[in-house]
Amino acid sequence: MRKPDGKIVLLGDMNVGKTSLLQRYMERRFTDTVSTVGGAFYLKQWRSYNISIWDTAGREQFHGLGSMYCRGATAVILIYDVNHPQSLLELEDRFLGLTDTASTDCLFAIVGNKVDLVEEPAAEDQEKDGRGPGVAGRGGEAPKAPKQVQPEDAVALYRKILKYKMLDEKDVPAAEQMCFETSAKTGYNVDLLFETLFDLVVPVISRHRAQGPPQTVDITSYKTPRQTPSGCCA
Ligand SMILES: Nc1nc2c(ncn2[C@@H]2O[C@H](COP(=O)(O)OP(=O)(O)OP(=O)(O)O)[C@@H](O)[C@H]2O)c(=O)[nH]1
Ligand SMILES: [Mg+2]
Repeated sequence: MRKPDGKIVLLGDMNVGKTSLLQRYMERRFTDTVSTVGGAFYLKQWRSYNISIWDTAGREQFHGLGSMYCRGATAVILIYDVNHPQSLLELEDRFLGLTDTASTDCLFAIVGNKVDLVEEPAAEDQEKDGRGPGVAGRGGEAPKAPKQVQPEDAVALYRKILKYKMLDEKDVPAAEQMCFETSAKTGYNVDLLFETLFDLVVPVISRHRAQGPPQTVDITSYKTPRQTPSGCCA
C-alpha cells in the first residue's frame, strides 16, 4: 500500500459522534456504533492524493494514544456535541494538547455535531427513512431542546487554538470557514466538512512534498558543538 500523502485525525470526547460522522461520509449511512477502542482509519483518495482519516477513541482510558494518532497530522477535526457544553470544554482541556505532535502547519476544524437534536432550521431532518429512538422530530412530536453550545463558542475556541499554536489569523483559514455544525444522523454538512478540509489539505501536502521529508532532530544523539579556541563552533 502506498504511504498516505496526508493525515486527518478526529478527536473529541466519547459519544460526540466521531465514528458516526466518518461512517456517514465514507459509507453514506448512519448505523449503530460501538464506542471506539484505540483507533481505526479509512483511506480516501482526493484528486491524486491518498488521505488517511483516523477515528480515535474518546474514552478517557485511551487518552494516552491520542498524541500518537496525531503524529504528523495534516489536519485535526475537533468534535463536540452541540447539546453538551462540557464536550466543547474538553476539547480545550483534554484534547488540544494531544495535537502537539501534529505537523507544525496542521489545520484545525471545529465541529458541533448532533444538530438534528436541537430546535433550529439548520437541524431539520433531511432523513426520509424514520427517526431513531429518543430523537424528537416534526409534527406534534416532543419539542427539540434549545441548542446548548452556540457557533460563537466554537469560533472562540478556534481563536484560542491559534493563540496556543502561535499562529496568526492572517496565515490560516478564517474561523468561520473552519467551524461547522453537523448531523451524522441526517448527513447535514457532513460532505461540506470533509471536502472543505480535503481541499485545504491538498496545498499543504504539495508544500510538504516540495520541501522533502520533515526535518527532525534526534535529541538522543545530539552532541554539543565543539568550541574552537576563538569561541566559534567547529
Ligand atoms: N441524533 C444523533 N445521534 C448521533 C449523531 N452522531 C452520533 N450519534 C449517536 O451518538 C452515539 C455515539 O456516537 P459515536 O459515533 O459512536 O460517538 P464517538 O464519538 O465515536 O464515541 P467514542 O468512540 O466512544 O469516542 C451513538 O448512539 C450515535 O448513534 C448525530 O448527528 N445525531
Ligand atoms: Mg467512536
